[in-house]
Amino acid sequence: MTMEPFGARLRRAMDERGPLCVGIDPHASLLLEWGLNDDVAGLERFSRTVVEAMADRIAVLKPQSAFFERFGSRGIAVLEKSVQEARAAGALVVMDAKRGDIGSTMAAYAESFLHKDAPAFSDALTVSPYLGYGSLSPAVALARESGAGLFVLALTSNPEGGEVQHAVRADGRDVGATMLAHLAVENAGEEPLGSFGAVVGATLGDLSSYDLGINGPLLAPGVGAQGATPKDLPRVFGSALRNVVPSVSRGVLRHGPDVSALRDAAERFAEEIRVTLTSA
Ligand SMILES: O=C(O)c1cc(=O)[nH]c(=O)n1[C@@H]1O[C@H](COP(=O)(O)O)[C@@H](O)[C@H]1O
Repeated sequence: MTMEPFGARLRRAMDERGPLCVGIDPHASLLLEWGLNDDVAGLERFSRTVVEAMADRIAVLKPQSAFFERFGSRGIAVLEKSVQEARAAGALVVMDAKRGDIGSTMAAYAESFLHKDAPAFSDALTVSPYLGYGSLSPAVALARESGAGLFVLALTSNPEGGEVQHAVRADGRDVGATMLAHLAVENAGEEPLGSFGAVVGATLGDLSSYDLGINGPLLAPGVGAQGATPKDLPRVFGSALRNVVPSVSRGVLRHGPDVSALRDAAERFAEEIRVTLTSA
């Protein structure tokens, strides 16, 4: 049986749970702050605690693959288990692995995370389009087949991103805007929401010169540790606000390891987002 498309599942999760993504980023420094060792056992405890605290109430969890890969195959086993447990508890999982390669290799990356039988099968995957948007087409095809989604790096939250993403093409459009335009084509006609999202940093200030109306979700990292707040979202996203999934990692995780303190921290962000959305 094919799964309902990611965009529809995400819209429902955002309506029911509120639009918030919490990142699972087991930085070495956070493991130590939580009183854990910077080893596989510490990684496992950290990850399990975040899943236990969040997966039954937060719309999206986003494990950052790098922090698991750091520990080799045993770290990847922890990642797989975390993805499976988070999904079983009702969260949508966006695997933050930022994959991007020539098309035939991209197909293998896509199979690692978007094939329904993959151990780390995730509801969506972050991908880099900077080998050309067309290089992502195997991932787009497999995501469609599996009922999964993609988040394509369009306008990233980091200050260095502009060097590539603001570069102006011969047609006068910049590279970031070009990626958004590709996604709008991908999502055309999809209801209630397309499955092919863009990553657009919450840190970027006024983006009114961009057409963010891609009929797909906009994953907005940068809230919390990178300085953006929920109150910034209307100015950054304008009329696309309803499709924004603000994403926080350290801003929530630094409140651990206590499960209720983690939940309270996430709830404060969720509440601030709710207030911002209703007053926008
Ligand atoms: O794709 C991402 O999630 C991402 C894109 C981006 O433009 N900026 C960005 O910070 N991220 C990720 O979002 C998380 C941000 O973490 P915090 O700064 O701790 O909230 C990290 O896992 C980053 O890799």
